[in-house]
Amino acid sequence: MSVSTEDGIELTGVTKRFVTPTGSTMTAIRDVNLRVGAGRFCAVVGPTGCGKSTTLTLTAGLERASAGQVRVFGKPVDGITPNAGFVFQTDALMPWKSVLDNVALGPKFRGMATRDALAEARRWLGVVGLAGFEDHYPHQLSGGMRKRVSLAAALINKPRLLLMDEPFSALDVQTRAIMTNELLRLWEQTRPSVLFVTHDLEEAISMADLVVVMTAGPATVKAVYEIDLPRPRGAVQDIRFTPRFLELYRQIWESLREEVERTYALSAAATARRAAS
Ligand SMILES: Nc1ncnc2c1ncn2[C@@H]1O[C@H](COP(=O)(O)OP(=O)(O)OP(=O)(O)O)[C@@H](O)[C@H]1O
Repeated sequence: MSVSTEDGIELTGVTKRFVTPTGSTMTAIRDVNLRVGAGRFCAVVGPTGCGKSTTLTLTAGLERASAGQVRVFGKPVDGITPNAGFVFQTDALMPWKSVLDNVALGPKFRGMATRDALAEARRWLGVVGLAGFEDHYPHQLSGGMRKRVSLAAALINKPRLLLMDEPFSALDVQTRAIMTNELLRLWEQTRPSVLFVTHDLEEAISMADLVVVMTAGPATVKAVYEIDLPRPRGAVQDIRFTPRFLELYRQIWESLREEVERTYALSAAATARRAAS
């Protein structure tokens, strides 16, 4: 696939500090520089607690950077990023609304007539394989089905930017594989720019154009890997056995492992300090 040079997501020297409950300041991410061209799929991996979600929230405009600049499609992020779809680990469906009404919410909010919004929602439920479940409520669906509804609810708005924070982590292995293939198929049709946070390096490599490895917290970008596996990827389960995939996996895991080990060492040292005091 050709490398897009059009602006998508651009973080320049971004630092985010939070005030902790004890009143001290902690730095979640520091001096993050990252560029994801329009229409590209970028996966972010890094040790637990390093600052991946923070990077996503800053791009979404849910938090403001303490220093540096976040730009999306050439414009500085100032408030909630327009034209963005979000899919998080826990789905944000409204339990009192039917599946159809949940999916129709975005278009209605944007001013589409109710009849048209419902027709469009029905079409999207078909796209994600949930035709026939329109009148169900979220609690009547499996975890995988709810994820499909969340995807439909995000994609119906045809976002130019899709921000996903471990969207499939709560699913069983088989459902996860199906959802991964589904997401790739839909992404290949509409090609939004994607930031996809995951703990699963296999998932990252099999889906993305770029894999960003972040350092132990406070996170900064350690390395960016171009994933030159062919597109369309097809079934991600199969691509994992190709020699190029294994080569990329080995290379990126080497880089990620150092950071994971550093995080464990830092955490063990902090525990020992607490025990000694
Ligand atoms: N609103 C907040 N207030 C204070 N500290 C915060 C806030 N949000 C995040 N943090 C801290 O910032 C650091 C990075 O958190 P973040 O959730 O971005 O990491 P992560 O890499 O996504 O974690 P994980 O892999 O465990 O999901 C953590 O130490 C966290 O406690």
